[in-house]
Amino acid sequence: MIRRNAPPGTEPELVWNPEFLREGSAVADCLSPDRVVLGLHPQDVSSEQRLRALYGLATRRSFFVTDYRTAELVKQAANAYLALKISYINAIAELCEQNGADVTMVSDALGADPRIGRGHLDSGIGYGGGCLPKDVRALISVAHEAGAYSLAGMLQAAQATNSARRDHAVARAASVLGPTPQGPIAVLGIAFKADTDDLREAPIVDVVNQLVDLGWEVRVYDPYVTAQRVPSCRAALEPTVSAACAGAQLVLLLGSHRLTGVTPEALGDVVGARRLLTVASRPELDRWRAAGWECIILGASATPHRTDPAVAVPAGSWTGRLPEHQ
Ligand SMILES: NC(=O)c1ccc[n+]([C@@H]2O[C@H](COP(=O)([O-])OP(=O)(O)OC[C@H]3O[C@@H](n4cnc5c(N)ncnc54)[C@H](O)[C@@H]3O)[C@@H](O)[C@H]2O)c1
Ligand SMILES: O=c1ccn([C@@H]2O[C@H](COP(=O)(O)OP(=O)(O)O[C@H]3O[C@H](CO)[C@@H](O)[C@H](O)[C@H]3O)[C@@H](O)[C@H]2O)c(=O)[nH]1
Repeated sequence: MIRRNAPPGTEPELVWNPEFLREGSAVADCLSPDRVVLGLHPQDVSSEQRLRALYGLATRRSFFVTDYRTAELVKQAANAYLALKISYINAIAELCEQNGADVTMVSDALGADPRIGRGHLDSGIGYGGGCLPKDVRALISVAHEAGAYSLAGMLQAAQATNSARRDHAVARAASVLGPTPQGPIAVLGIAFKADTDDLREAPIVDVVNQLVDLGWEVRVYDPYVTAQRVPSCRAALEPTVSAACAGAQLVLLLGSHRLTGVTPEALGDVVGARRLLTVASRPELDRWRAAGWECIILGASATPHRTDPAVAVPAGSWTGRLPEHQ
């Protein structure tokens, strides 16, 4: 297709240059990539020099120059590895919830080992978005076609863990509220992660839909999603946190979304019950507890762990941000 559409007399060269940028930090990731991967045709001698010049990183960054197939596999393997890492910590979170260990402490201590690294070790309700789920599916399919069944099996296990997290969040909410739907549930943040309005394969949307199917009235607020209705979401979106939380019997804060300007104290005055279901990776829960909230945490021990002073959020400056996003 590229050849067909090229201006007459020119011979296009195809270079495979996967991107590793993340939504929410796309510009910084683009301008300062960890590595640049180029998949080239074996006879292509000039593209590498031109791309090195384009990136302006000829000597400062890792350049990996390879064939098309390997370049694409680097991209898929990177996203699949991130999905495996998230699923691994979520599987550990499942164990923590059973035996009383603290998954956040496990993440922090594991992540202090440079061979493991702290990135993508926040337990929660699983990965979503336009990239990780799709690339995991793609690699499973490629692995099956190639007969690489170990890889396919490993990734299928991660998929199963990932969807189980959503079901688990719904089950915990139902166990807190009892079987008969009564007052409304407020859900704060539904985009697939903080600092974006992207709802593609957003895990929290799935949780919302399951709760609606169980008969609960669910009210949603997201600081970035301003539409009143989102086709994939069976609950209406409210324009403010207060509107979503008015009379709520349970507040769900299942991602790392920023709720700047909101305090647990002020929110406590509008809800029907000061009850929060959240993920272990939010550092500011002491603040909620101090404001009289019962905090039910997916994957954490019932006893709150000692807060590291380096990550403690001083009273009055609560932003709902994770340290890595500050
Ligand atoms: N979103 C990210 O952060 C990110 C980061 C790195 C790489 N990528 C990769 O970039 C690619 C695009 O991602 P995105 O997030 O921009 O997705 P997107 O869905 O926002 O954009 C894809 C675009 O391609 C168009 N399109 C789809 N099928 C087409 C077809 N057959 N012919 C012509 N146009 C078609 C769609 O209409 C849409 O405009 C994906 O392969 C993704 O893995 C995305
Ligand atoms: O510790 C973590 C980190 C992330 N997530 C979730 O994982 C998903 C993906 O997060 P992230 O990787 O930050 O988002 P993306 O913007 O989708 O970026 C991924 O997908 C891009 C598109 O392929 C790649 O370029 C990036 O390198 C890769 O990180 C989101 O639902 C997050 O909430 C967790 O549950 N725990």
